[in-house]
Amino acid sequence: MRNAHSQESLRPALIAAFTKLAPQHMLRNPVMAVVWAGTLLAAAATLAGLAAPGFGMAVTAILLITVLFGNFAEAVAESRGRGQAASLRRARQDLMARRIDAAGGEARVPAAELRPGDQVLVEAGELVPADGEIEQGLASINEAAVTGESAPVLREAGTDRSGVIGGTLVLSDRIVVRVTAEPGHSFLDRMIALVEGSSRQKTPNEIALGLLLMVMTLTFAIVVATLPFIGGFVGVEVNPVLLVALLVCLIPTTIGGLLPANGIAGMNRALQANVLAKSGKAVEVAGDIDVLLLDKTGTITHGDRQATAFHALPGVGLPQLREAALLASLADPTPEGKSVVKLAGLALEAPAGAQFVPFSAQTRMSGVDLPGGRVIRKGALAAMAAHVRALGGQVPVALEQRVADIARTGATPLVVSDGRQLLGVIALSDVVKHGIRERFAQLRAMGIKTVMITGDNPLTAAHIAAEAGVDDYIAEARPEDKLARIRAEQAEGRLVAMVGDGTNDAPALAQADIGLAMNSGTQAAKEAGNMVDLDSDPAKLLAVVEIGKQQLITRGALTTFSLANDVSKYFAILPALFAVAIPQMAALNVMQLSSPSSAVLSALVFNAVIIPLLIPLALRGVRFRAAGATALLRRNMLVYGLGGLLLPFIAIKLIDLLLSTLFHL
Ligand SMILES: Nc1ncnc2c1ncn2[C@@H]1O[C@H](COP(=O)(O)OP(=O)(O)OP(=O)(O)O)[C@@H](O)[C@H]1O
Ligand SMILES: [K+]
Ligand SMILES: [Mg+2]
Repeated sequence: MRNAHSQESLRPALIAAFTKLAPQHMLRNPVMAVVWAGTLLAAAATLAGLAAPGFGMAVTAILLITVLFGNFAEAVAESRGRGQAASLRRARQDLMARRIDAAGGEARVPAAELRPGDQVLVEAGELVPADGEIEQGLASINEAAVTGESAPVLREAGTDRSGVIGGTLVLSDRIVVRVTAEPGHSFLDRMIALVEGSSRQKTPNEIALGLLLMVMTLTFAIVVATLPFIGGFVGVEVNPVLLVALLVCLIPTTIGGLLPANGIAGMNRALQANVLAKSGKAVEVAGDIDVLLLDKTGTITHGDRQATAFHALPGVGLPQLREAALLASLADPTPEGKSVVKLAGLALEAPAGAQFVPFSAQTRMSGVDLPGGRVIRKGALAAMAAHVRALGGQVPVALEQRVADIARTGATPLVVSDGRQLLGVIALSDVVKHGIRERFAQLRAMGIKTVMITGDNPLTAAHIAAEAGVDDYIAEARPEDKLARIRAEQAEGRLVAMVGDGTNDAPALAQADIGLAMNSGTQAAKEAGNMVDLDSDPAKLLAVVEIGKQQLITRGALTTFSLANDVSKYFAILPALFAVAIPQMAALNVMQLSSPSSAVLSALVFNAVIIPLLIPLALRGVRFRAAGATALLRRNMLVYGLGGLLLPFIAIKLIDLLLSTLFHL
């Protein structure tokens, strides 16, 4: 999307600004609804001759423009999303699929007819017809159509990188994909609906602020409504058009007009970072994250663990270890298993009747049962020790030492057994991702604690944790341990993010406040999380946190600014209200505006034009630096609070000068 994203023309947004004047739309935004009602009231009062015609018409026009500006801001934000949605959609139009039928034959069907569970064949040069998971084979795939990134990625059956997206191009080889999404309900379809706003829900933070703005608006409405009575006591008749003008200046129209645009922009910014968020709430929660949990393999490291050496125990021949390791790996589809086969370098077929035992994160072992009762296993030391002891074997001290030596280098030791005899260790090497240390340092600067949680042994974990620079680590963790750790952090009131790609990460991804699944990951992981990173980059969480923080900070800045400049407008307009009847009010006329009508009109003009002027800020967000929340808050209060107080004085004075010279007000 980064590349496909184009600058939309503003015409549709201008038209939408008018269609959004419909009452059912306006009522969703109480602040602007009051301005809209004020417009009609001012028009009626002018027609009824309650105000000077020229002045009344001018006020009415400026109020209408204020409402239109608010609508325009929202429409611009929506049109940006629509542009992105359109480029996503283009990627998945009119695809044909090669569906495999029960008899093993193949039929060409439109992709729209595919159902979950269908198997499709995709070969080099063809587009993947639907979201799914590779069942057989491996392929390099160009995902540029959805991610904007044209470097090919490798996807493979039986790994944590088996997920494929509809609309992406297979560059090499041939894969069988099991379709996982109903037509029109793929993750991207849901995302398109979200960015188009059709299913956008306000975030809790947005709802709370909206409520506050409504209460303020109501309070000011009551205050302004009582003014005629107070005026009555002192013998001043207050013009209804002036009252409407005063009310509109007092209520928080700037933030009221920009809040919807700001809300939509948050989701769109996430999408621009190639992150599909299932809700705007998820994006904002990301801004408050305290703890980040990451798995090790494939997240902190490249995840392509390769067997690099066999270490036979004293009294065991190297060929014996190599043969057992190979037999235990012949049917192991994981990168680890395949690399063992490669390293063994033996031409050996699996004997007839062999029963393969696949690897699971629960057992931390894999292997084979051969006819005649021969049981060969490979796996983590703790699991293998328990396995061998259960068969009546023993765990030699030399093994533990060898395992520790390998682990201390950051490699993963896989222990191999044949029956109840332990033969030796395979060393699996993995590489920590480049630049990940700097990313963790940045997260720390934002006050986020990083915890690596891995199924690997404590020594390997400690080494990788130190190399990657995480704050804490948990080793020998099973999926339920990941879940338990998240629950424990949450019970202490912390907001937890989790990054993962495997099916065994799914429960944790679902439990975490932010579950960021890798797009390359399994469908289960992607379904469980509330965000998917199209680039499959675990460090992307950093960008997500930034977007979330920026979203909250921008909203705060706009609110501060809006409230501050309402105070200033009040001082511009109040003297005008009473100037004629109570000459002493002139003392309040600090701004020395040329006339009461010019003062009112200048304040209203400023009140209106500030909305479109701030649209870029509402959409792009205030500049963000990695710093503690308090420092940022203090800085923003100063810039947007003080700025919000001072700017109107200068701007209104200038507008007043302009109006008085042009129209001799
Ligand atoms: N194919 C395999 N066959 C046998 N044992 C394996 C295999 N793959 C991994 N193991 C062992 O199981 C342990 C746990 O693996 P698992 O994939 O759950 O965790 P991990 O990949 O090390 O950590 P992470 O949770 O960070 O991905 C590994 O540390 C290794 O000792
Ligand atoms: K206002
Ligand atoms: Mg793993």
